[in-house]
Amino acid sequence: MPHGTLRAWVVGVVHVVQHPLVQAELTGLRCRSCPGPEFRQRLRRIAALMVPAVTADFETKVISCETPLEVTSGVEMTRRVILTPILRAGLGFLDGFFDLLPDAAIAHIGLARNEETLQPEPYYLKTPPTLADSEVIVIDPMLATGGSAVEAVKRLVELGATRLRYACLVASPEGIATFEDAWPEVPIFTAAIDRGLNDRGYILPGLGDAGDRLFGTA
Ligand SMILES: O=P(O)(O)OC[C@H]1O[C@H](OP(=O)(O)OP(=O)(O)O)[C@H](O)[C@@H]1O
Ligand SMILES: O=c1cc[nH]c(=O)[nH]1
Ligand SMILES: [Mg+2]
Repeated sequence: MPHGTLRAWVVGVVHVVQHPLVQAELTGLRCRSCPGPEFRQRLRRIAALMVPAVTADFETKVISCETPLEVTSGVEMTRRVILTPILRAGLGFLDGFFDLLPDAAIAHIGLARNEETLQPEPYYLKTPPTLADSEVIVIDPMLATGGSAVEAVKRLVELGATRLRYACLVASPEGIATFEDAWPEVPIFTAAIDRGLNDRGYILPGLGDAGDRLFGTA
């Protein structure tokens, strides 16, 4: 899948998945008239379309394979994958990743952004025991101030994760800068880099509150 690589203005690298199918789905999903069921389906399709870019450099090993006719060789993934949705909105990204990575284990991280301080408040954490040996992909549609993403990676690193990447749908320049400042070695994959944040920490033009649109809580 073709995707652009945009050098960020701080330290690391941000991969922007520019595939036309992703961009068209994203446009439909941004619209305020997009109803909940369609929003969820579009988000799921975008997530699946992003998987090849997010996993493009995963290590494989050569294995033997017996077809009905003869023995040949092929490959399998070297490491297990752990998908880590940041609750709640990260759940909207999970099924699309799961569709293409069905053997992945799941780590759940519950973080709710305080509407006044914009700081993430942790409320849940459950991870598989294999964090240290796995490819860990943190998923969340929205990278706004960056606080939630920074906190999620911090928790996972404290628990032993060493191979991490972060995938979102829409990122703000402020969120990218904050994340790269904290975790310069963790690559970011996104479908869009939007203009910036408003005074309530919402991404502009963005898509509104992803959790509320996914789960009908507005
Ligand atoms: O980059 P930040 O400024 O931290 O904001 C981004 C976070 O805000 C949203 O979640 P929210 O806290 O609203 O929780 P929800 O998914 O339950 O709605 C979103 O899904 C991110 O997790
Ligand atoms: O624009 C934003 C910012 C944070 N969380 C969202 O769901 N949307
Ligand atoms: Mg929300």
